[in-house]
Amino acid sequence: MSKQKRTFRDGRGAEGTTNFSGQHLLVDGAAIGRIVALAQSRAEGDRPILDIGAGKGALTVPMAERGWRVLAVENDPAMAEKLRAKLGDKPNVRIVERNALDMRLPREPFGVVANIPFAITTRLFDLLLGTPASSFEWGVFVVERGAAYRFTADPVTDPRLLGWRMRYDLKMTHTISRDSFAPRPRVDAAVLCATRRKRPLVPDGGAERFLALAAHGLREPRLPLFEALGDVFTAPQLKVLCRALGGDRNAAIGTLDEKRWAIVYETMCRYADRSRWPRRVRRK
Ligand SMILES: C[S@@+](CC[C@H](N)C(=O)[O-])C[C@H]1O[C@@H](n2cnc3c(N)ncnc32)[C@H](O)[C@@H]1O
Repeated sequence: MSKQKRTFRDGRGAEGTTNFSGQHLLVDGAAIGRIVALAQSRAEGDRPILDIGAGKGALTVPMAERGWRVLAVENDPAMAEKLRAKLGDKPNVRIVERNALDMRLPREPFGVVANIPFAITTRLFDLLLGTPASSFEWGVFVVERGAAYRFTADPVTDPRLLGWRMRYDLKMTHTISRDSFAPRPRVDAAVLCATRRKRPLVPDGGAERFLALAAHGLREPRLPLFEALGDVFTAPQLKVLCRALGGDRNAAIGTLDEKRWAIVYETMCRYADRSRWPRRVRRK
């Protein structure tokens, strides 16, 4: 079997061969410094910080040197071995050799600083930001630039994204050129910061119900409000809702921001008959 084929099948993505598991390592000291500085202002006391997809430790090492409690998650045994060798026996770092999507997240509040494999971005965000029970507090993420734009776009018309943003504030701080990585990815990257809102715009207990409402309402984002939600609210209830939203009933539902969606949700819980609440969406 050729080296390339072997790499593809065993998932190692070793240097110099096909890179299918997103092993684009950060090699630009200035870019790394800027990410760690963003984390510095968020790191609190002894709270754990996860480096998801730690690779050879471009981010884990400087964080470890600052004395932060780091959980370095890496599913490639070869990478994890290199990281172990580099770190020696630093008591403030634990290397977790496993798939980040299957791992048990800390119960205590935690942060994430990570240059994540682009291929798992959405699933990882869903795990961290989309799970109501998650103790995830803040994150500084290197993601594909396109994903950073999508995740921070206003207004938001993707129900899953909207669900994350009801609980977390998402901001893109800067872009990173593809030249800052080795091997070079096909696209540029960006840094996205996530911060848990002091108060979620929808209570955690209502997250699934909200997701069902958002998925239903946004099935066609160009629909006027009264039409998109016409089967959830009665005509008089829609009047109350439109007044609360301070807008016109013909406005496209896709133009609502997070605060207005919170009003839609509250109004549904308060006035709409339960039999008309959209059914919960099954999680993938
Ligand atoms: C983009 S690289 C970042 C490496 C390092 N943090 C850096 O910035 O140089 C992503 C890393 O995540 C690892 N990885 C890919 N999928 C993973 C998964 N599901 N769970 C944990 N690690 C994963 C890859 O092996 C790779 O080392």
